[in-house]
This record gives sequence, structure tokens and C-alpha cells, in this order.
Amino acid sequence: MLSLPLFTFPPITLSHHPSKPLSPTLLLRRRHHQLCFRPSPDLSSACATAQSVIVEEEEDVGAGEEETLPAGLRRDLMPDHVAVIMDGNRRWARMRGLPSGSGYEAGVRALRVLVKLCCRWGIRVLTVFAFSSDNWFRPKVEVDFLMNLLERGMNDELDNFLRENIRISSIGDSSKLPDPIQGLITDAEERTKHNSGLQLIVAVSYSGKY
Ligand SMILES: CC(C)=CCC/C(C)=C/CC/C(C)=C/COP(=O)(O)OP(=O)(O)O
Repeated sequence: MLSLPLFTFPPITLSHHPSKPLSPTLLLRRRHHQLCFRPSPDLSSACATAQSVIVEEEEDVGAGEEETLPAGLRRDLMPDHVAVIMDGNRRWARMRGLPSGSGYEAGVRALRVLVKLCCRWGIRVLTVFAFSSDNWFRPKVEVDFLMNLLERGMNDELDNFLRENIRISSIGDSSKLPDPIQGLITDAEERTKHNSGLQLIVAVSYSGKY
């Protein structure tokens, strides 16, 4: 089982965009598997560029072929592996007087944009920390909502993963997930296992122990 290291150094947190709940903490795995933390201007501009693309989310952000990087980003400084902690969804919704569910749905939309950007910018691996072991202790209605969102996401996106050459894998204690979701994840892992593009690792029911 893969494990995602947890870091104690100050995380780089993207400032909230006024309309999108993407506040990921980025953990960068540089080439040659050396872990490092780069609060560099290059990273800032990567974040700024990502945010400006998220603003244009409603426009088509096609995955397409790997492309020339936007101004300010340098190919030799791009990480191989980006990991995102997908929190802040409820806070984002609360700040706008919306129910938590709207925050989670917006989080999923932001995730779609992030996946497309990783494909376009040549990131090899994207890990998203989507549901922690502690999240099981949230109110049942909220857990059910998230499980439903996960199930819909896996169903809706599989064709896209196949078309875009994205390989899906998951980490975490999947035995706690409802059976249909376990089945969907296993199926997606199996059907995409030979894909050679972006590897999308979804950490669900994950605690750092798995
Ligand atoms: C499993 C699934 C459907 C993944 C899709 C992506 C997504 C929206 C993940 C967020 C899940 C989550 C419980 C985040 C925790 O912070 P929070 O945003 O609930 O709370 P906070 O605002 O208090 O940090």
C-alpha cells in the first residue's frame, strides 16, 4: 500500500479565490523522488495561474495534450507529484450562507479543473486527500452526502479518465466504504491500470496509516 507522508513544515496554502473553495495545501515531490518544500515565486505563480484558470471554470478547460506552460511557470521547476488536502469546503459555503453540500459540490468542480490542469501541465501524479478517517465521525447526513458525491463522481468521470489516459488508484481503508463504492473504485482501478497519463490517487478513509 502506498503511503502519503505528512509534513510538519508550514504548508503552502492557496488563498481563497472569492468564488471557489479550493484551498489546497501543496506537498511537492520533486524529481528524483526527493521531497522538498518550495515556497518559490515559481510556485506562487503556479498557484496564481491555477486560480485564474479556476475563475474560468465555466469555460472549457480541456485536458488536451501537454502544452507550453503559461508565462511565469518553468518546466524544470514543475513538481512530478502534487498532493492536495481538499478542505475548506464547508467554510467556503458558510461564508456565503450556503449549505455544506454546496461547498462540497463546488469542491468537486474545482477538483475537475485541477485534474485538467495537471494533465495540461505535465504533472505525473496528483494525490487528493478527499476523506479522512476522522470524517466518518461527522453527522450521518454529511457522510451520506459525501459518499453519494463520491459515487456519482466515480460513475460520471470514468469515461473521462479512460479518454484522457488517466490512471486511477486509491489509498486508505476502503473496507469502510459502502460496497457499491468499493466496487466502483476497484473497477476504475482495473480499467485504467494501463493508462500512462496522469496518475490520480484518491485518498479516502485515509489517516496517514494506510
Ligand atoms: C469524498 C469526496 C466526495 C471527495 C470530493 C472532494 C471533496 C469535496 C472533498 C472534501 C471532503 C472533506 C470532508 C473535507 C474536509 O473539510 P471540509 O471542507 O468539510 O470542512 P472545513 O471547511 O471545516 O475545512
